[in-house]
Amino acid sequence: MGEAPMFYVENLKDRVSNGFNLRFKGFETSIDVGDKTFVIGSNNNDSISSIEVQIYDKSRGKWVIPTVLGTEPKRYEGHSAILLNEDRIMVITWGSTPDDCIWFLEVDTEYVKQQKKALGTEVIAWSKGVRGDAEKPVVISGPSGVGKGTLINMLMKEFPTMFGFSVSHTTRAPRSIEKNGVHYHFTERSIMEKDIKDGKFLEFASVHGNLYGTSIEAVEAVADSGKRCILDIDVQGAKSVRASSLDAVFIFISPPSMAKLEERLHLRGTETEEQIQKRLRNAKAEIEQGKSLGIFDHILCNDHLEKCYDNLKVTSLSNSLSECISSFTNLDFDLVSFVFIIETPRIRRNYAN
Ligand SMILES: Nc1nc2c(ncn2[C@@H]2O[C@H](COP(=O)(O)OP(=O)(O)O)[C@@H](O)[C@H]2O)c(=O)[nH]1
Ligand SMILES: Nc1ncnc2c1ncn2[C@@H]1O[C@H](COP(=O)(O)OP(=O)(O)O)[C@@H](O)[C@H]1O
Repeated sequence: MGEAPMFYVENLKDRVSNGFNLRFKGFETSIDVGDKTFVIGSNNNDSISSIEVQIYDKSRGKWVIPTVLGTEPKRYEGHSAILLNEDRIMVITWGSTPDDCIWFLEVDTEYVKQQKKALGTEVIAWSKGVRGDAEKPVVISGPSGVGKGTLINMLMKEFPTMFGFSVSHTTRAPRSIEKNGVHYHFTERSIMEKDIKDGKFLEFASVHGNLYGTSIEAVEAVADSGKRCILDIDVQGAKSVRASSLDAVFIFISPPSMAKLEERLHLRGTETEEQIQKRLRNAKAEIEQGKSLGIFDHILCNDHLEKCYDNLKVTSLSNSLSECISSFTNLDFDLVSFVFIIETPRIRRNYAN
């Protein structure tokens, strides 16, 4: 099994003549990205310590302490680090469990660039790597009443250890059978708007007069459990996710006819007549967009439920781990030990747009 090379910071210390004292007392590595050097180290004297990052800006000859986003590795005894794709550093921590030893430090990704702009500081973002066969998230969209929830429930029931549902936030009122934290996180509009402003949401949209959104935490909770994330989001949300760096499978569920859709909404009986009519009006635009925008990898007609479910299984289970692994093939060290590691899926809305 190969191990990632260790980079020592001693040379950097020698190079620095402005008298800045590196705060690290334990392990240190340094990695150059453009005109910046990222020094990753432990920040106290304990044998098991937490991680800290300082940046040396070579063009300005200055040290910077960045704003840290995401969950950082907590307790570890040392680490190795290697640059991937010129925009993120893979950190392998020592003395951690196999499930907790791979971390990604984003230093120059689109997300980090946006956050730098928004916050006006240097920014780094941590995310945890996932071991195992977690694969691409599955985004499922379609008009209200088409059967998305029914199909997702079937998938989760048949494959409980494989799929995990991304629990969205919404400002709409709960239906009688819906549980807070299970079907949705039901929330106040003002709170959700503030959380969106604070960058806690990967995507959000106004649907049928209410606000809906996927929080970063919801997706990372599924990824951290080693499961494949299923997102039930509208076409606008799917468009945002498609424009992000998240590599997902996009599936649109269409009804056999508008009459059947209306019948299903009436039979479900969870909305008033007025709400049903609003959903049907919106459905027309959604179906048109779903079929024409080129967002979706698969469009499945939910006429006969079992048949549609079989098609859903084929489309959502077919993408293989090898596609995910291919992104690591540009590494110049022994890949064998990393073939079952993929990055925590993060999806982020491009706030600049
Ligand atoms: N963009 C976005 N849409 C969501 C999210 N959660 C749910 N939706 C969509 O909001 C719409 C309304 O959902 P809901 O109120 O549960 O009604 P239903 O579709 O009739 O079951 C559906 O199209 C969902 O796919 C989310 O987090 N983001
Ligand atoms: N293929 C189907 N044939 C008939 N009824 C269906 C089919 N798929 C789903 N339904 C029913 O249609 C209603 C709406 O389904 P639901 O899963 O709540 O839709 P969505 O989540 O897309 O709003 C439910 O009462 C469900 O039992």
